[in-house]
Amino acid sequence: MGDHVLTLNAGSSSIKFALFVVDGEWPMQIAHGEAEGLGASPRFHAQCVGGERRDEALDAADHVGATEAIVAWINEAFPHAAIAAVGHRIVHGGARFLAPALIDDAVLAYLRTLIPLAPLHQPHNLGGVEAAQAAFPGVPQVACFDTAFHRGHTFVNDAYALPRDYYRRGLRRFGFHGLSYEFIAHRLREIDPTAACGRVVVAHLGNGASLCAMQDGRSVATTMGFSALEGLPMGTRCGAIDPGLLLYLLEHEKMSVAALTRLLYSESGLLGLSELSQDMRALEASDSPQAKEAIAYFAHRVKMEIAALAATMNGLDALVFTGGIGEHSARLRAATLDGLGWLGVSLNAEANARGDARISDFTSHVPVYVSPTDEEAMIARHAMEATGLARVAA
Ligand SMILES: Nc1ncnc2c1ncn2[C@@H]1O[C@H](COP(=O)(O)OP(=O)(O)O)[C@@H](O)[C@H]1O
Ligand SMILES: CC(=O)OP(=O)(O)O
Ligand SMILES: [Mg+2]
Repeated sequence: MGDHVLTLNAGSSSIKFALFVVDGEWPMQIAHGEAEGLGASPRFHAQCVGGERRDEALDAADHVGATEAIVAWINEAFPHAAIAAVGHRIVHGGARFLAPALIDDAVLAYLRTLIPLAPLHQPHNLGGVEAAQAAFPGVPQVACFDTAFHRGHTFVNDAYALPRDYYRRGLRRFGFHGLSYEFIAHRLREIDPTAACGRVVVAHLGNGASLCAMQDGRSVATTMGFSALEGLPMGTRCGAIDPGLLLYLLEHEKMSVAALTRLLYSESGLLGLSELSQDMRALEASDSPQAKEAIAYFAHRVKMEIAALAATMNGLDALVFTGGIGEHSARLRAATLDGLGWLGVSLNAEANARGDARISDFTSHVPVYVSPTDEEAMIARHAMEATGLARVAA
């Protein structure tokens, strides 16, 4: 039996991967990389722990070609690695999956029915599964869901105020970024065990962005809903919007469903507001008033939702920033927390500018942390557990 676990995390234009050796409770990462810019100018990056970074143009037209390139690199860099399981980030598990699952034809068929609910992610996630099945015949493939961590919410946090039958049919809030939140829940137990048992808001601010309210390490509410469009504005997604506006566009401007989908998923958010870029680094480097306004808008919405989630839990014991923006943008963190003193949050400007692990000052009732997330480690751990590798290692 092999003792390596490969993880694949496929996004709309990229596939992140990591290779782990089974080693006790948490797997040990020995390499990671990414095929990015798929569909435009594909590039391939990969690095073994402590080794040289490979960075080159990638001759692959799509996600399948990119997965083949990833497998070829692994075979070249680790000719003796025996892959015992492949773990996949699958963004939508629907109402059926409360936990990671071994993938078979029936599971795959169900997950395909969820493609319309996550069109930017789900087709690529499932494409990654098919490519990995072809590359590693007979090796167990494990689906690890973004939605699973949020199952078990109360009715008021799960339902839309539609006739109840819609809820019964599964038209409800699901929430996403669960693998990231689950990792942060584990991490917080090490950073601040007292807060980890309390009421915590975690801000996963990346290209996709959401917040999670956690009590005793479990999700009790989140800003994303039925699809990964709800809640905060994102790189190219609009976030919460008046459904009346959508009806107006469909009915009076005769916008097609395809054009509306493109508008909401790909042309809005930071990109739409700034008329410049979806990338926070580009916005921060720009003097354009629209770029500044897009940043201010994003911070404003994050701040509003932090307060809303704190209200859901009747208070707040800690706040954690993660994701590319949450981890790296001191400016965004400061703008978000500005004025939240009434909630017991007080920022230490120097610690924030340095990007310290704790950025609140000592008078702050609510500690504020910055932590990298690691969806890949969470996927690998789930893959180990689902295939019995974790018990072998223990
Ligand atoms: N140093 C930085 N300062 C500001 N923003 C950053 C920095 N590094 C990364 N980001 C932003 O993080 C976002 C990507 O986050 P990430 O979590 O990597 O995205 P994804 O959802 O694709 O995994 C981009 O908007 C990027 O500009
Ligand atoms: C669900 C989601 O938005 O994921 P990502 O942040 O990877 O786009
Ligand atoms: Mg992400």
